[in-house]
Amino acid sequence: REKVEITKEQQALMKIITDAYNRHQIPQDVAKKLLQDQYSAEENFLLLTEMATSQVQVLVEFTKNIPGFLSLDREDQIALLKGSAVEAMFLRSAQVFNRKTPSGHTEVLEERIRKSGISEEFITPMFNFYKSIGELHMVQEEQALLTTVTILTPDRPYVKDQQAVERLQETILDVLRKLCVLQHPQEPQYFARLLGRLTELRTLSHYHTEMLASWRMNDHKFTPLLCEIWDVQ
Ligand SMILES: CCOC(=O)c1ccc(NC(=O)c2c3c(nn2-c2ccccc2)CCN(S(=O)(=O)c2cccs2)C3)cc1
Repeated sequence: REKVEITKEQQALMKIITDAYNRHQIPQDVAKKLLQDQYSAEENFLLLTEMATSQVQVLVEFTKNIPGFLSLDREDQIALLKGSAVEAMFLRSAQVFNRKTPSGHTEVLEERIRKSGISEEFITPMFNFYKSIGELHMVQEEQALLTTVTILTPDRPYVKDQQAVERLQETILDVLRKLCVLQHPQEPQYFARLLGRLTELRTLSHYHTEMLASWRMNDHKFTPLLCEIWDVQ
């Protein structure tokens, strides 16, 4: 079996990205609100809007810490952020959902999200995705690197210098591949399974676009930042 070794530079790269990823979590008060008292569908929706908005702000801060990201063409930086915002949020959501919250909280969280006015056809694939991510039992470095790989997807709409993005993504993929081999030695296919989730993530983001359209019909309001990043209203 080939000897897999993470180099010093790759170790440093992984630490920068993981620290940046862990620096931001859902503000505790917001997460607690999501777990407390009875809320109406309207209030649940507003909570999710608040959380999703803070997640976008966190995403922008996080990408600044991806080595090489700020050296990309500025318009390409925006294109990558807009193209990956929904996927990054659902990856982050899956991690929040699967975090070992005190027992019973996951069910309450699931209940709140189900009662936030999101149509059933979207709820099912969303929770299937959360559960499929949970089954992977990713370590935090894998979560941070997988989110980075998602952000550095070269074929997002309007990206001009795809090669430059590809070079950055390949650097991250190489570290992630080695980490998977080292963290899951009994599962040689683990890395492939991880990348397979990115395909599931793309499908989910297509559902999301449809979902936004259905909300607009029911006159649901989003924050200016969400409208900007999701190209709505
Ligand atoms: C500061 C760092 O922020 C985080 O870490 C963070 C993590 C997860 C989330 N997630 C969510 O906001 C969220 C959403 C959904 N579920 N869900 C969720 C929350 C917790 C656990 C599991 C899932 C469905 C609908 N969308 S939506 O964007 O389409 C939307 C619908 C209506 C208005 S906005 C949002 C936010 C921040």
